[in-house]
Amino acid sequence: MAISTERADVVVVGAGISGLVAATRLAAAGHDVRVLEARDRVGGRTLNADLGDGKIVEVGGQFTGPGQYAIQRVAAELGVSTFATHDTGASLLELNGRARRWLVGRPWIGVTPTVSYLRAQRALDRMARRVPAEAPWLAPDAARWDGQTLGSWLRRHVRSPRARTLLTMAVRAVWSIEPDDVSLLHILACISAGESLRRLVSTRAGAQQDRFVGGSQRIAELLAERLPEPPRLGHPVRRIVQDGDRVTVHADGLTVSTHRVVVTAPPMLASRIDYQPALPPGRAQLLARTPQGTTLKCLAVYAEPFWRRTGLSGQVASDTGPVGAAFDNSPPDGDPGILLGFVVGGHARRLLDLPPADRRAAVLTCFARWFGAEALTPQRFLVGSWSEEEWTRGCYAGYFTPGTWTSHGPWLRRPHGRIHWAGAETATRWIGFMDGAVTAGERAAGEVCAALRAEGAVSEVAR
Ligand SMILES: Cc1cc2nc3c(=O)[nH]c(=O)nc-3n(C[C@H](O)[C@H](O)[C@H](O)COP(=O)(O)OP(=O)(O)OC[C@H]3O[C@@H](n4cnc5c(N)ncnc54)[C@H](O)[C@@H]3O)c2cc1C
Repeated sequence: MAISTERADVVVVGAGISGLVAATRLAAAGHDVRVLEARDRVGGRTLNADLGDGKIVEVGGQFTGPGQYAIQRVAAELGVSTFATHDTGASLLELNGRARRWLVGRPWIGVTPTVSYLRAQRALDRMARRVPAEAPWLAPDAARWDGQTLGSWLRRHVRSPRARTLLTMAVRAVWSIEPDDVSLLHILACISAGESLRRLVSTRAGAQQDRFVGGSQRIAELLAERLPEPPRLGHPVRRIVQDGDRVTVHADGLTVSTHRVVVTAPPMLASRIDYQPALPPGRAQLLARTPQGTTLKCLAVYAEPFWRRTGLSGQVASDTGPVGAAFDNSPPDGDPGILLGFVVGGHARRLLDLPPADRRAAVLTCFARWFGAEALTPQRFLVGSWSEEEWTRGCYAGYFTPGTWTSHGPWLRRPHGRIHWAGAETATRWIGFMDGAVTAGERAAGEVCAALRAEGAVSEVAR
């Protein structure tokens, strides 16, 4: 492939929400910015699937809710409004293959288990209030909490097996991981950054309350349209070489010489770039110890939302699986009817071993168990299998294994020479969410502007 060479003030690696927010802020400050994106589209972990007739459905990140001021501010600036997630009717709670109607937010699983669940939720929220989300390693009990998994804490402190099951289901739904995968301190940092566990798991008054009209990828597309230089698509960055006062970014088919770089790829992918000089051991180990969750986001499209006829909301929480959480994901006018099933954590790892036809059958069997045989014959069936996406490799986000925050946390946002770090995983509010992607992009853009000002670097535009 022929390699062309360009010059720019700043290179942003990745055209997800974080990279595009960083780039628009840098461009607004007068800097000449190049965004290099591996995929042939913008949006990263946000993706709209076109259903025809002007209708779309979201295959990646989609929900927003109270307290997510940054993504809602950016969306409003771009003219993207929100609408309420369908939340009318009874929801289902399925335990051990038995589904019953329940009031979401009131975990009625018997008196003792309910009390036990609520006590554990309150205890986690109380502990989270002592964790500064911008520096979890400074929490008074950081070493103790980072030295155990959430799973070991649940076994020690939640006596009721049913309550533990419900908490495990919540962890799978919110982080797409199993409680034994993750540091307790990481979960507390995420709760602290997301206000409370109740807020994280809830639809009404919670993180799943609203969706973006036209889909969340629209936000990325509109940000990209605002850039003076459109993102360069299909240019994966392979190597970043710092040499004196310049940095050379080597992508497939394109090399850019620049002053500063912002890397927004999730940790697993940021670790695959070859950095010269090499990353300091602390930063390299941080990246190596940050795996990503496992989710298959499955969407079944029907002529109408038939489950509403029998008074069901379409929302389900299940320990039986493989779908662990379901939603009515129809457009605002309910046409077509769309069921969304999240296959997450261990269930997702097992489903990934099956061929596509078996995955589809397993998911539709869940829908039929809950909503009747009509669910077996959708007009369309779509799957976002994010662990199989070369340029994502798992979702919703990177998470920290035990010991990582306390050993390597301070490296998370510390620049490596002229390289700055953004992406939803580096956020201090709503870690791993679209909201976090925005604030991380803005923070990195601020760092770069300050550095360029301090150096008195002359814009390439001005030359
Ligand atoms: C199925 C799913 C459901 C989710 N649900 C929600 C939700 O309901 N609400 C919510 O707020 N969040 C949700 N999220 C998370 C949310 O989508 C992400 O936090 C957010 O979109 C991350 O944005 P980002 O810019 O930080 O990273 P990304 O979107 O991952 O962008 C990084 C970009 O870098 C590119 N890239 C990677 N490596 C290279 C390289 N070497 N060279 C060039 N480019 C590279 C990638 O292609 C990508 O475009 C969900 C995510 C998924 C996948």
